[in-house]
Amino acid sequence: MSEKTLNPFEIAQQQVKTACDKLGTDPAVYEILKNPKRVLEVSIPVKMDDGSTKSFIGYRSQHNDAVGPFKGGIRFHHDVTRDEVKALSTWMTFKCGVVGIPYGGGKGGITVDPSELSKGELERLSRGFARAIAPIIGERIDIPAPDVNTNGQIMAWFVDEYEKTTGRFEPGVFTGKPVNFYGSLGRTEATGYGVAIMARDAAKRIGLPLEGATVAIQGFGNVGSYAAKYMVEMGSKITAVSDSSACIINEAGLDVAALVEYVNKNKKVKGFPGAAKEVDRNEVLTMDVDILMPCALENQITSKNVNDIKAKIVSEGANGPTTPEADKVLFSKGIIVIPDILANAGGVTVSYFEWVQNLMRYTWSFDEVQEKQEKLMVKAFDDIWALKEEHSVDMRTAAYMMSIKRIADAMKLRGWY
Ligand SMILES: NC(=O)C1=CN([C@@H]2O[C@H](COP(=O)(O)OP(=O)(O)OC[C@H]3O[C@@H](n4cnc5c(N)ncnc54)[C@H](OP(=O)(O)O)[C@@H]3O)[C@@H](O)[C@H]2O)C=CC1
Ligand SMILES: O=C(O)CCC(=O)C(=O)O
Repeated sequence: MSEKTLNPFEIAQQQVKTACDKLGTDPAVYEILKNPKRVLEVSIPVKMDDGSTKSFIGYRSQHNDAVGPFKGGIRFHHDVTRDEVKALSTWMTFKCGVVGIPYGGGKGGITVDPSELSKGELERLSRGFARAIAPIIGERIDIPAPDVNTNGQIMAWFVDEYEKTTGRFEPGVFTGKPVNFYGSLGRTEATGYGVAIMARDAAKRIGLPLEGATVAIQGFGNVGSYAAKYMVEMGSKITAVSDSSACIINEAGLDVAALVEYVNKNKKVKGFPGAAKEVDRNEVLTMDVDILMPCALENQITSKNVNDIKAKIVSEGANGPTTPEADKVLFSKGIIVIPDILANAGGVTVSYFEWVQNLMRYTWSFDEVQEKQEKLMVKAFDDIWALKEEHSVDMRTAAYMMSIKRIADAMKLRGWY
């Protein structure tokens, strides 16, 4: 595949194929895993505030459910495509396999720029999407969650609309809900926390002290902002942060709490008074830092900029931020890439805990949740590190190898091949 297309679904297929070949799996395994089991495309008509009706296209892709119900977020973004959602659902299957939670992969999205909608329009769109996908989801079938530009409020609307549509009380059908509406303590922080602790463990392996280590973060939404918070708690300095407006820099370390407050109010990092300098948003990736955390979108580290990456560790908060061509270069330069399916698995891990709490009608404390998350992720990190050493492969290939084995075993036992 040429990097020219940068089609995330072709990239996901290539990653799965590489690991299947390395493991020497039965050809049936790749044959089953190369495509999602089902993709639903829906058109959602929404009454706009000006009285007109506009319809939006949405998708839910269900990749594989050999291990358990489909699981994965819903993205609201103007660049959402069918292939992007298919790729994201594929990555979810392997992510759940990496941390060993009893789910398969799913993902959804709507092609929309939510910043152009009023609150009422956003609610009507969210409810319309929940009605449209209701026939194929369920607490024990497919459990969506938040992703880019979706949040706890949207999950609450989804649950309410789903319950009205089906006539069933079923709060566990979505995760990432507000804590006072069947959500779990620790879910909001979970993905960023995981990205940070995976960077911590990689730093330990290569003898990089976290105290004073410099960090650049692309994307300052849910994942990027919590990754920043936890890196600061571990003694590191966040010297560069970007979003779609700009990249802000302060070599002495940005004040993360003040930046969070600023972004909550102004919706962007541009203009943050605590920055010493502002540059083009893409420069964040090539900063001279110890640790780089891409926490925005796919296809950010490519053959075009990979030779300029200076970080020693890349902890992938985003899904699919590195292309396979760039991966090869990073590996040859000895840069440790903690792959998305491990680094950002904290989100789905705590979604799993939320779902378990919903099914039990019981709640755990914040510390209990974080402790359980850390235990699962650290074990996955250690197992993948050992596999990477044994097979002399990068961490991504090792993570896929470990995960594919689990999924292939379940498919075999089910008699799918
Ligand atoms: N939320 C979760 O639990 C999980 C999320 N992920 C992945 O993490 C990534 C981020 O998700 P999340 O934090 O939830 O999403 P949010 O919507 O909360 O934040 C996305 C951030 O990315 C920024 N961004 C968008 N485009 C660019 C760009 N071209 N350059 C720099 N920054 C950009 C946005 O800036 P702006 O607002 O200016 O557009 C925003 O700061 C996604 O890849 C998602 O799939 C993975 C696992 C779980
Ligand atoms: O919390 C979840 O279920 C899924 C989160 C997600 O979409 C992801 O990990 O990419």
